[in-house]
Amino acid sequence: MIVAVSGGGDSMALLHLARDWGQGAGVAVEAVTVDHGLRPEAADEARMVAGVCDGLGVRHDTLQWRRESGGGNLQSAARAARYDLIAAHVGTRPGACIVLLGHTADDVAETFLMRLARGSGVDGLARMRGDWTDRGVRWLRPLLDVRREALRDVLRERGVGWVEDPSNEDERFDRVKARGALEALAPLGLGVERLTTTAAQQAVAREALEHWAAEAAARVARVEAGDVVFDQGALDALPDETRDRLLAHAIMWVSGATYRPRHDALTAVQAGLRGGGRATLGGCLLSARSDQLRVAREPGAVATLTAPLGTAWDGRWQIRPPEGTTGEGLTVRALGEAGLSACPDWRDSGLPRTSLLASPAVFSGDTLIAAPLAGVSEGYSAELGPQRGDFVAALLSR
Ligand SMILES: Nc1ncnc2c1ncn2[C@@H]1O[C@H](COP(=O)(O)OP(=O)(O)OP(=O)(O)O)[C@@H](O)[C@H]1O
Repeated sequence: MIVAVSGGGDSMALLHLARDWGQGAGVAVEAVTVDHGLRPEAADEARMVAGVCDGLGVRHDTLQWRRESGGGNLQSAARAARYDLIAAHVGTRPGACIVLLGHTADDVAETFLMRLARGSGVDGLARMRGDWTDRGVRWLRPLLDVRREALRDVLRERGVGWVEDPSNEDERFDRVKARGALEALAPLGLGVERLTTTAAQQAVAREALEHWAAEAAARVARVEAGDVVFDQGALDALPDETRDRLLAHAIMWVSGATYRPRHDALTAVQAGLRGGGRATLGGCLLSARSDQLRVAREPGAVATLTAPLGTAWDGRWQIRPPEGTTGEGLTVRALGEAGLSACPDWRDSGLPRTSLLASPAVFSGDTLIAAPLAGVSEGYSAELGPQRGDFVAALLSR
């Protein structure tokens, strides 16, 4: 069992509590800190955690993050990298498969208020998960019912210090504003306990909605060459919530996006597609006919994606070369217009032209070698890898 320790009060307390529990239960407890290299003090903080672990007789590792690209949101890139680094580290530690995170009841309540301010529905208001599996690791948040201050008390009693993140006082951050708002709402009886109860109820509601959506998906959707194809009549007959959930899930499942498309964008696209036509959303091309709605990868979104044969293309396609060959030096790209013109029998596939344009194909330089979905297989096969999981099963967040 490995505790993810940032050096803040929550995870430092978790470290001590887990160590005590591990000693009693005979379970080896280790700790890990990610140094994101974003603040000059980060290295010192990691050393501080290492020193505390040393005193406790707990093995500690510091993992270094090197940012590869400069684009996007820095905080979410750092967070995703933290989960990646920790998961990869767990893989190197014999016997370890569980990571503990120090999120508290205060985090749940603050997140609830922040999401409320953004107009979130059931999913966004639901309490964060306490136990889930991702990247081959089981992640646990055992402190979701514990108050931050109670954890500080544990540390004070033991005479242990912790790092106070300076951003915790910075009013520009929504989390700090939410903390202030919670204090102001206390006279109304709207405190951390009440909000965590409501958030827990939303999590139960979300689970039920996911369950019914998965059941509906098995009836109204099928996967065809990586596209999700809905029976339009059956989709329209579903309650709005289930229909939107299925459509949003299809878009995320096909594109690999981690964020759900915005509700108003989803509504606008559906209104625009009534009666037929095409629209793009979230890296997907949605095409409607009277009897079906197809969610496919948008050709433009994958036009410049390249992967060496043998690695996943577009985060989900696995291309296998013919028996006895390695396919070395070959690359996988989207078939595209030029590639498709070299596939005379593509119509026999029964797939729309646009889906084939975005389908994986094997190239040697600019020469098309194989387009398994467009009728030029040459012994190559294209299969969906395990990355996204089964379309229906992936609807369930647990
Ligand atoms: N640099 C780090 N190294 C190791 N663990 C960390 C680090 N930062 C955060 N954690 C772990 O994540 C928990 C939550 O930290 P924090 O609230 O700062 O993260 P977040 O990014 O807001 O949350 P989330 O993990 O939900 O994205 C901490 O209690 C700790 O267990």
